[in-house]
Amino acid sequence: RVHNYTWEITYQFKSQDCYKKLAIAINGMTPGPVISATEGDTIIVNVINRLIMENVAIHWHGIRQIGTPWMDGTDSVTQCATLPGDTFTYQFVVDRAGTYMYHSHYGVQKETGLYGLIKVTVPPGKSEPFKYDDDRHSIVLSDWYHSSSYAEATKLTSLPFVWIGEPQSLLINGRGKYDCSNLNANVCNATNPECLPYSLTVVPGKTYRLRIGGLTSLSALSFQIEGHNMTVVEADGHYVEPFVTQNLYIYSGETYSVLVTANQASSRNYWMSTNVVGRKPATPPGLAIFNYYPNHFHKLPPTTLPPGPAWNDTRARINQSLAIKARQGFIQSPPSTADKVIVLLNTQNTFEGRRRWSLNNVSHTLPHTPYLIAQKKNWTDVFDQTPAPESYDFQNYDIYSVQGNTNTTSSSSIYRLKFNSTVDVILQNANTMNVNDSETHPWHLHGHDFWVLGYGDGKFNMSSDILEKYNLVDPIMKNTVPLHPYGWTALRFRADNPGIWLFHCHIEAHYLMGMLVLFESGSEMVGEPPQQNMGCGRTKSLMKP
Ligand SMILES: O=C1O[C@H]([C@@H](O)CO)C(O)=C1O
Repeated sequence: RVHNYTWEITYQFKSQDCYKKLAIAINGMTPGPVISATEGDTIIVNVINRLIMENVAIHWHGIRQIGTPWMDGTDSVTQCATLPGDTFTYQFVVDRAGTYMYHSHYGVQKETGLYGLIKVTVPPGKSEPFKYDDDRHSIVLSDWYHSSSYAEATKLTSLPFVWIGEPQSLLINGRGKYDCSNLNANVCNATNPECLPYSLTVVPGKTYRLRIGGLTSLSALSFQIEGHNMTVVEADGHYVEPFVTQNLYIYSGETYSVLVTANQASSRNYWMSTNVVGRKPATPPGLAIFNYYPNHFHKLPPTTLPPGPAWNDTRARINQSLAIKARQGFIQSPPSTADKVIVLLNTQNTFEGRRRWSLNNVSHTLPHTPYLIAQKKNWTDVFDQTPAPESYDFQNYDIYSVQGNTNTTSSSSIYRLKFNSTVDVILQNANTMNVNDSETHPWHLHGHDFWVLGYGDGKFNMSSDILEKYNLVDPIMKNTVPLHPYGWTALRFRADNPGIWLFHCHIEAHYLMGMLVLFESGSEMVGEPPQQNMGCGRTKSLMKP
């Protein structure tokens, strides 16, 4: 089946959390529509950019784009962003059942509401290893800033550098509640129906599959439903060996399916809530209503909101990360060894007066001409041809203290991987430029899934951690994984999808601050760049009149 969509991208004043703000919407909506399809279907989305001030590019996060690298939707990597007035037609196959997402990959548009979920169901005749009564509900978790995206992008990229700070609100399916009490009702109106809390209606006794997407620009979150257990069954399109939790930790770029049974007293409604973890919160929790039929769907629960987990309980979050394993019967075993190991030391630095993020002391700068086009055309001066550094002298690096990192450089260099080779990446965290501070970074890989081999505290130890901490038996496959404070995360993937692919921190501000690398492999097998991917930088020379 082919699903055809036409999306008009427009600016809209929205009161998602009662505060009126300029958002970016798809056909008037933020979050955008859920794309629902069946495994093997083709999705065609005509994206019409009706923003008068800025370009657009949309990334289909978790869709590997096998054989369709030109459709990955990444500005500066696979395409020139689409100009105001222009249309880009994305066409790709959703080749695997699961829960995915889409979002802008241009500027800080993710922060402005340009995102939604992709729900891919199993084809007829194929069964799933768990049962539920209902699969109609999806939940988009996001964070929300009141200041304009232009101001936010400027703060992060110009001098003086200004950190954007914590978001004003957390949204559940695009709805939150800011405290309007001291503000003019034209700006913030607590009775605006646009900010009524999202309400999910359940029938007592039934079991629901909730598909949840982490679409925050900054925050790591915990999600909970008052008085109810959640059984985690899917992560990033892969079946999880089921485990029960009351607090689902979810990092930007991750998707989960959980099963929830409406098995509590049915005479009332319950809170659904989300709160910031991993960073000291300055944002109130996001609220929604878990509505037991036939109670009114906007009747507030009689209870005060139970507190979420402590924001700084790193151990609980690591324990959840470790609990996510491939489901028995669905294990895709990883290759037993890697052909190449890349260690990426994650550091915060000052570079040319701005705060930046670096990998092995290189803070990435994207070229103006997309990599994949430059590579196809052999334009060797578009990006730095020196190979990106595969390691760092991290055995001598003190990850627990503020380091100067004064020899940081900025580069557009890439990692070239032998096609079909097996690659390990060890992400190593460190202290930021603030004392006693190490952050959580959700790392996302485009074009592939990876096996999550392990997590550990402190500095990675090549001789013992591989033997003692790697899980080669039932590792989950994912496309996004957290790197916990002062810890390491190891992953393995096969470079089997021809193209040039981003691997980056999914915190939008960190991406803008250089926290990304690129993996090239088999790009000689990629076809010629389509016209619609061109128009910027050197590609103008290729455009047909
Ligand atoms: O990149 C970041 O910069 C700030 C802070 O470190 C600047 O003081 C912060 O919280 C980040 O995540």
